[in-house]
Amino acid sequence: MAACYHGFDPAAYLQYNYTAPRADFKRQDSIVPWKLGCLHRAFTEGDVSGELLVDIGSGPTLYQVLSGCEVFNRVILTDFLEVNRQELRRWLRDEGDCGLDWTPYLQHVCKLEGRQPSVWTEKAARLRAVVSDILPVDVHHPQPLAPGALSSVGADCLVSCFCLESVSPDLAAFTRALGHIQGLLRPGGHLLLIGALGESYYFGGPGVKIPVVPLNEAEVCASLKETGFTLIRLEVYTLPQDMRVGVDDVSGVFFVKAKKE
Ligand SMILES: Nc1ncnc2c1ncn2[C@@H]1O[C@@H](CSCCNC[C@@H]2Cc3ccc([N+](=O)[O-])cc3CN2)[C@@H](O)[C@H]1O
Repeated sequence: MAACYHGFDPAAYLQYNYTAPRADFKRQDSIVPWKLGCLHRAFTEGDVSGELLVDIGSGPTLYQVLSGCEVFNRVILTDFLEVNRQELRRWLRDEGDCGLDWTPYLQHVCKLEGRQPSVWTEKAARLRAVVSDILPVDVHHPQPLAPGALSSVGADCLVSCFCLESVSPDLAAFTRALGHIQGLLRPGGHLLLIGALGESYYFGGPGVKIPVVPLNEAEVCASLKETGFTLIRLEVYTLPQDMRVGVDDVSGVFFVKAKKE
């Protein structure tokens, strides 16, 4: 699978998935507002707490930690590819020339929090303040992060979006990878997992077709149970026709909130 990612193009990937129509903040049925709503509820309903949030397979995106950065004082971003880690560093160092303008995302999450969208600069500053590391990760390794990256206690919360199914050749590999990241979490810690349903491929750049293991809800729930998670909530988004834009064959998106037993 690693070879599939040689041509991954962060800028193209961001354009494919994180601009309209998939990221249209004026549309109730757009995918990104749905994802941000799921994450906001999950992080703020009172049971998620602690010091350290780790994002597994961040890719070149930041949306997945825009709510969590208000709850945790330390956030670690991770990805397999240096090109993605560079993209994240560029935004976090405010160096400009980023693949995407995250302002609408920051404004939308401020609105979800009952704040004026104009304070998005405060949220940006908060995120830049709490992200302590951007680390390499390999979910196929029993220890996905380098030794010593986390304390022996583990993370208080994990978030992972569209990663595991996109790097696993089959369901067994997906389940093993889920077990590997489960080991990064302290007992009682939470997992917030977003992923694709029914997806067999996606384009990670022009002509860069990457295989994905197609999942259904039952398989996701079975893998969570098999790897020592208790499911708290599963939400599913079914893509309207005009969200199927030719960059993948995804039919739905799942959101899982689960707890390590
Ligand atoms: N061994 C590894 N361990 C960890 N991460 C690894 C490994 N190998 C590659 N990676 C890392 O994993 C990758 C994460 S990006 C994966 C993209 N997933 C599919 C794509 C995403 C997407 C987005 C939005 C919507 N939607 O409907 O709005 C649908 C879809 C469905 N298509 C990439 O960052 C790579 O760098």
